Amino acid sequence: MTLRITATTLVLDLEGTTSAAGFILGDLYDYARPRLGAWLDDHAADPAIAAAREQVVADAGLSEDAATEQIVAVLVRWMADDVKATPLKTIQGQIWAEGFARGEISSHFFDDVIPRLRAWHAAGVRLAVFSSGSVASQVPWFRHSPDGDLTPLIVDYFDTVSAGSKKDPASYTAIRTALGDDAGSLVFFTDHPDEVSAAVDAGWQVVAFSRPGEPWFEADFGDVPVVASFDDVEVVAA
Ligand SMILES: CSCCC(=O)C(=O)COP(=O)(O)O
Ligand SMILES: [Mg+2]
Repeated sequence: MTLRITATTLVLDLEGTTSAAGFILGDLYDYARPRLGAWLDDHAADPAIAAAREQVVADAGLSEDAATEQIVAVLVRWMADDVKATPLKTIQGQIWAEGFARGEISSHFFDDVIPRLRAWHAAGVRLAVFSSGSVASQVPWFRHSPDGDLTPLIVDYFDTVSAGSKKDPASYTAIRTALGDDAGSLVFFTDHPDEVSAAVDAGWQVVAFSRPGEPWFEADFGDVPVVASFDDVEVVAA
């Protein structure tokens, strides 16, 4: 049975919802991993990279004069565990943005996603993104899709720097304020149970995605509707 949702704006999680975790943890992580050290050294004067480096040092309990190899070892460990640490996402995001611009990587979307995004956009539903991946990587992710440039479909992008943790209800309130919507007219699509809870606590509508093969398949999503595909949902513009 199709789930019918009325919303002004649909906010999208990426990994596990629009896109396969295996692709991100495979192709994208494989692209970033060997480039981490050189990126840190070559962009040491970039305030975002300097701040990310400091944060890694603090979070991992390294000494302030830690060598680049020590920082990289922490980042690689976090990547192996898919830790959604903001400094890791900042560094990865810059590396991926360059990879997308050079045509060396492109994005992945499940087959059911892009046709639905196009249809809902055409029907007047606003589309936005809230992902742990940095905005610097979200934009080229949508620009370099297998079905062409999807950025004209997206009104805004949010990450853990601009909005805050995806597990904190306050982040959803910050996004609601930025989008200028009522909480109840927003819907969040996500695969992560903690993100479901946080968005529900902020008063949002939520649809949980339980896709076979994804990390949170058949997790406990509480009382929200659970689907396996965008084809299971009809979003109607409020
Ligand atoms: C924009 S592509 C990279 C996405 C990424 O790094 C990530 O961690 C996605 O996690 P989420 O489930 O928050 O979309
Ligand atoms: Mg996700």
